[in-house]
Amino acid sequence: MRKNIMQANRVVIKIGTSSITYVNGNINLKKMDQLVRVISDLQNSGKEIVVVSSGAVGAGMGRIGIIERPKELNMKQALAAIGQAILMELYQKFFGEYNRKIAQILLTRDVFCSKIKENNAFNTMSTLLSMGVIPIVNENDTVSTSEIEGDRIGDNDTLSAMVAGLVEADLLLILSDVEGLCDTNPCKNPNAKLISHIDKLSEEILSLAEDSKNEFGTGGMITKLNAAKIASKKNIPTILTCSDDIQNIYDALDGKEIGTFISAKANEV
Ligand SMILES: Nc1ncnc2c1ncn2[C@@H]1O[C@H](COP(=O)(O)OP(=O)(O)O)[C@@H](O)[C@H]1O
Ligand SMILES: N[C@@H](CCC(=O)OP(=O)(O)O)C(=O)O
Repeated sequence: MRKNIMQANRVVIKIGTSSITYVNGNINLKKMDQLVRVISDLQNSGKEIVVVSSGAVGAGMGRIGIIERPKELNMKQALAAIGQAILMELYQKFFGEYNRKIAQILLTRDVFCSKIKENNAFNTMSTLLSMGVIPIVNENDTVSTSEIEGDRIGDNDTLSAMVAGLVEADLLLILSDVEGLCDTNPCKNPNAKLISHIDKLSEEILSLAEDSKNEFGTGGMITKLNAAKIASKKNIPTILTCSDDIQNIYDALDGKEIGTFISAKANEV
């Protein structure tokens, strides 16, 4: 199953808040630098990469010196506006070291409900990719409405799956702070076992994921499985893996048994 992964040419890589910020909200520069180096190297190898990066709220918190994630929506939106500029500044700097060109794309869910907007987004992304530019996508948190429910800004897992569908990606790679889907939350249970392969996103599998959020990320594991479901509807496989060891990204793209592989048919069987 995984051997086809080596042929994946267009890859959407989603980077969660937990991957690029420390628990105090400050940007993890070492991690970001490593990720950018790997992405630049993958581009050198001929792959087309689209990055979906979270971290705007976390970076905004770090800049303002707020330790606890605020509950108020307007505050989170304001922090995202502050943090998004910081994220892009850092991506420019790190990608610039490898002579890469990047672009910022901010999307909302309604883009995917309008043929005209979707077409515009597709044309922009396609043109950027054809010019060798790496699009860096985040949600436009300032104007997001549909995915803002209760006190939370929408999750980028879902957005990354929609982007994968939009750009007709061959693979969705979701990086997080855990190895992949485990039989129980590994952050709470040290004996949790990794599930390395999912053929079907059954109720049983979905029930393993907790939707609890940590201080900076949102959504938890359930939104990653839902993202895989959306991707599989477009015939795109998903791999969940941990960003702590940067080698995981190479291994995942080499079709090695790393993380959780979710088949492109996981929604059908
Ligand atoms: N069954 C499970 N297997 C793995 N992780 C799980 C599971 N259930 C819940 N989680 C949680 O999902 C979290 C990852 O989601 P999240 O915090 O949103 O990450 P990110 O910021 O990378 O998107 C893990 O830190 C873990 O606490
Ligand atoms: N747009 C928000 C995304 C929040 C989000 O989805 O975070 P995560 O669960 O870490 O991917 C931000 O950049 O902070």
